[in-house]
Amino acid sequence: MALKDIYATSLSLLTDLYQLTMAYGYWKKGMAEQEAVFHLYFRKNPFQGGYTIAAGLEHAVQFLQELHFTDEDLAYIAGLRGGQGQPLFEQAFVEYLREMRFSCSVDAIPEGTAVFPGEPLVRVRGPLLQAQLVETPLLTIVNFETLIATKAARIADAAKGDTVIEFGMRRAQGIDGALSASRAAYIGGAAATSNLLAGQLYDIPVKGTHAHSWVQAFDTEEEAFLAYGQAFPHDSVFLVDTYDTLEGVKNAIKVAKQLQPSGFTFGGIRLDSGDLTYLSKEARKLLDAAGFTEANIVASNDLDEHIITSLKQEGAKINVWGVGTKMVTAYDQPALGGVYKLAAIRQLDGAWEYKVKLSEQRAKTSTPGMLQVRRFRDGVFIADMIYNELESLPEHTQVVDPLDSTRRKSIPPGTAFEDLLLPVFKDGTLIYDLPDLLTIKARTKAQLDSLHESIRRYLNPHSYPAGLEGSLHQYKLDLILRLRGE
Ligand SMILES: Nc1ncnc2c1ncn2[C@@H]1O[C@H](COP(=O)(O)OP(=O)(O)OP(=O)(O)O)[C@@H](O)[C@H]1O
Ligand SMILES: O=P(O)(O)OC[C@H]1O[C@H](OP(=O)(O)OP(=O)(O)O)[C@H](O)[C@@H]1O
Ligand SMILES: O=C(O)c1cccnc1
Repeated sequence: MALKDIYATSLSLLTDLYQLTMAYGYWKKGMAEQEAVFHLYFRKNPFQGGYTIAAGLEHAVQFLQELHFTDEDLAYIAGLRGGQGQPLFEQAFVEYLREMRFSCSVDAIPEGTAVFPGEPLVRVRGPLLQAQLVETPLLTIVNFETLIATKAARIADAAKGDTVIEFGMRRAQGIDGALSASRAAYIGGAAATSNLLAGQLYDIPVKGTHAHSWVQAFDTEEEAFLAYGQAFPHDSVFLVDTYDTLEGVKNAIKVAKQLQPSGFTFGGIRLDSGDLTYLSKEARKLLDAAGFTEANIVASNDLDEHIITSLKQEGAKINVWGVGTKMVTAYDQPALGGVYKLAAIRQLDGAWEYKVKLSEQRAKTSTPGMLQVRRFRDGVFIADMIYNELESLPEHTQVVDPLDSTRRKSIPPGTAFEDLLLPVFKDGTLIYDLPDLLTIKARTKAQLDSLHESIRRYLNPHSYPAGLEGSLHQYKLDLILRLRGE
């Protein structure tokens, strides 16, 4: 199997054992085909931020399309042993799995959409066994890609329109960690990646400079720049900090001037250590004085949104940002806590029974129903309302903060809105036209432009009003009280 096909192959065993033991249990109980609704959502924006950028849907779709158990998978499952060395599963169940094809209906929020705590990013409706089975892989895909897209959006926002290049592969969490991070980073706002395989697979522009080893391999820095400039006469960027940064800038200028008569165009320099504000200001002066006013100053070295913001405030003359480790590993928050919860089950008489998972922590109590998210806008986004599609909406639209029901927002009649979850699979058939990556990237940008800047700031961002539709809030409250016997 080529790595590039990883999501488009059978990954049915890419799940937790307990999904399969529950599947077996449902099958034995005759509940396998009972219709159920699950939601994938997170409870808190990452990075103590005010928003999250949804990503991962394309890989989730590829995964679901290929969901079937191969002969090899089934042989492995049949060989699993439980207590006293007995087969864990009956052969008849293995045969059931052999025939199983994904037949759920899936609705999801498109990649590149700004999303908020409690909102279902993905909704799966279909046979209980299948809808449960896909919990873990859907979370694996959506949690990581959403996390990285969000981190990249924050970093690109800090760069304020400057080019951001993702340099993270060497520090990524393994091979797919690198690949899917490159794609998510591009969605979030990186303009290019250094990762060639991501470039090939996802059609992301690839860019780069050279390493310190290039300079070390020559007797002098000047010879190194000259050789690189001769090999790449257009837009070469020289890494100037191998020995002495400002001497490096002078050597870069000297070589650029030397090569100019042969048609060389100077891309600029890269700074990778030291005080990036001071060095970039000095480098800019030297470059400008030599007439290279268009030469870029690229900076790298453990950058993130906070350092970039600080460098900009200090007046650094950097216009291209190479960001690796902290972007692709989501360094300050290594996981998005997305969860996947059962919200409704259809009874034999056809009626839906709503389900919640209770928790001592209010924030961890799930929301029942078949949920949709309605986003109201008045120029900028003003509120998101999570509502139950299976019930009719009251005339008066109210959004209730699920953590503090005294906080309510009334939406005036006639306010423009859109429903965010779109149909992706209908009874197992893909009906969604997957947008290309550029479209997704543009969506991220447009979404961020529609968020008030108080929601985008890094320190104590304003909390965007994303809550429950009034009658759903009341229903949930009543259900909780009933389950607690109050
Ligand atoms: N003017 C500045 N203001 C704020 N942060 C800066 C400034 N200049 C550099 N930084 C950041 O400070 C950190 C400096 O780290 P460190 O001391 O390890 O770098 P260095 O010693 O200059 O380089 P290296 O160890 O990589 O050779 C980096 O994250 C860098 O991006
Ligand atoms: O700092 P990041 O955001 O991860 O960006 C990628 C880093 O990778 C390269 O150097 P590497 O870290 O391999 O070596 P260095 O620290 O000696 O420069 C490059 O010079 C960047 O510093
Ligand atoms: O091209 C670069 O400059 C580069 C690529 C990967 C990591 N650091 C820098």
